[in-house]
Amino acid sequence: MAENILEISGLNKRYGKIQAVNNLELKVEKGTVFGLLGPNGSGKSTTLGILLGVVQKDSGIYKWFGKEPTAAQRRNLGAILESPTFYPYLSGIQNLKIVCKIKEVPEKRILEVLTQVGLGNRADSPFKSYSLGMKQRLAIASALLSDPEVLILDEPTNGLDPQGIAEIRELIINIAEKGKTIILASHLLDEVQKVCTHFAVLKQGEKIFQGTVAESLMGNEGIELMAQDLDNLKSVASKFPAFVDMKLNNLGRLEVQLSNDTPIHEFHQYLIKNGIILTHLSYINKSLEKQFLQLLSGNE
Ligand SMILES: Nc1ncnc2c1ncn2[C@@H]1O[C@H](COP(=O)(O)OP(=O)(O)OP(=O)(O)O)[C@@H](O)[C@H]1O
Repeated sequence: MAENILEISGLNKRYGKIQAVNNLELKVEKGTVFGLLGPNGSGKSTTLGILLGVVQKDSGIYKWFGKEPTAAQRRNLGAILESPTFYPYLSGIQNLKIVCKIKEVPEKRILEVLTQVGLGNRADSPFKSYSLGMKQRLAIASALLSDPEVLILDEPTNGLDPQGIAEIRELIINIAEKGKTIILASHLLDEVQKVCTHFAVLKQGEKIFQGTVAESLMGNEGIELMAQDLDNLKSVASKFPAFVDMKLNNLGRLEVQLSNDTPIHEFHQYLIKNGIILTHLSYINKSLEKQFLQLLSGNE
């Protein structure tokens, strides 16, 4: 059975009238990239703050590595909760030396972590000369200095340009491949879909869904077809017994919906039997976005 790196049970936090975290139950397995997904104000940062011991919970329990939280254990968690502050006139290396002193970790890992985040060749440049993406990568390097088992990131791509976003996402995947567990809060579905293996959806502090990204994307919402004789394809497809609906999409391809659980090969065989030669056939995959919006709207 997979080992749980984090278990949360009945966690609550209230700010005045706002229930920021509402009876939260969550388990995070070792080695996963776990996305905490939810719109602004859904309680992601508060939850991470509690888990890192910087926000006081009202009630409930959480266990890191199967044990009640302790300060020593938190050293095994590398976290970036807010935009990190580094000294602008000091280089990447010099800034990380300061972090090493604060965290009481040896300086020997500095070059290793800078290389890991792709800053090896900019290690001696002043922090102020870094792009936003490089600054965020330095923050990740800083969190990796103590070689923590878990990396916790709150909105890691906020404010970055598309290239910076792609670089950070690739870096997160690389770090996960090296065996670390990553917990990432994001309001971006796209981010969770591209980076995470597992995710939970929060709404007003409450968990309304938890599952794997792969399973959530499984299944299809129809098929996209193209044939040289499109009119004939339309006419034949509409007579298939399990046919439900069809429409032309913006690529000029025919999107066909069949009744649930219809094996696609049966439909394909039927088309061939009726003289249709397809030049294109693909599944229309479920998008996490559609499901996320459905989840959020269905839990008013
Ligand atoms: N220190 C605080 N004092 C009062 N209310 C707070 C405080 N921190 C958070 N809240 C409120 O708690 C709720 C959850 O906020 P939180 O920051 O955890 O959500 P979030 O999902 O991380 O959203 P965002 O991405 O906008 O930070 C919000 O309604 C927020 O206004």
